[in-house]
Amino acid sequence: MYNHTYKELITKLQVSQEDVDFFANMPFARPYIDNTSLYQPVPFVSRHDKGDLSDKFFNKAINSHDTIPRALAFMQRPGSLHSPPTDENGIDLSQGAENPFFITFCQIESGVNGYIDTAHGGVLAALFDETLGLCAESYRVFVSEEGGHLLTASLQVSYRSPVRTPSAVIIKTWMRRKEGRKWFLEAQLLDQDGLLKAEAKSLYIGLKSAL
Ligand SMILES: CCCCCCCCCCCC(=O)SCCNC(=O)CCNC(=O)[C@H](O)C(C)(C)COP(=O)(O)OP(=O)(O)OC[C@H]1O[C@@H](n2cnc3c(N)ncnc32)[C@H](O)[C@@H]1OP(=O)(O)O
Repeated sequence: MYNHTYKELITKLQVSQEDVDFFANMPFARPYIDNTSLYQPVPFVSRHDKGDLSDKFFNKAINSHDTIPRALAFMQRPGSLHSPPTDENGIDLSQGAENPFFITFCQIESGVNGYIDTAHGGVLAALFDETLGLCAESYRVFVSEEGGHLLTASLQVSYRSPVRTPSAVIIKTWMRRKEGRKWFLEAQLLDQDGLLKAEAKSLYIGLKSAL
């Protein structure tokens, strides 16, 4: 699967200052980059080359000047919300589109087009799968502190409006609920003006044993 754990990677890898500076110039991203923000930048681990054959789609195929040249991820700072309401599995029920646990900004260029000046829906689905997966992994490692690996069992995407290229988008992801090995998450993708472009629901399943 991977030669490293998610915790090792997110601790060791660096957030690109160039990516921070790039999005800091955009009004819709600036509140999250502000030092007083409830969010902290974290490495988008799948964008990094780990010297093996993992994550090639995200760190190579769609990591170029004409595909997705910039991506910047944020996680809620631990303890940023005191005693949030939780369900019987300890899942923070205050999470949602207004309070997402994990956020990603992406600059999307014409190299991912389907129709003219429009991002291909499959690329958006891949972005949802990856960012929802990172949200689940981050929640697993930093909040619920469980071991194991999560795999996508299902992903349902609703496309609400075309995503134009080039453009910058925000993908908000959050935990909805957890039932044993089943992790249910949700996401929204919005443009710089806050218009909803696509939504997703996903199910990740914790493996019984490592691959
Ligand atoms: C280090 C850096 C990392 C950081 C990187 C993190 C980001 C990664 C994001 C990308 C991840 C991917 O794309 S992964 C690649 C795409 N996905 C895959 O290749 C997965 C292929 N599928 C599988 O391997 C398998 O089906 C699994 C592991 C998902 C589930 O198999 P299993 O473990 O045997 O589980 P199983 O007993 O069948 O089912 C357990 C429970 O889940 C339910 N269930 C199973 N599948 C489904 C389903 N599709 N839709 C609804 N429900 C389902 C069952 O009904 C059951 O419910 P109940 O009876 O218990 O109620």
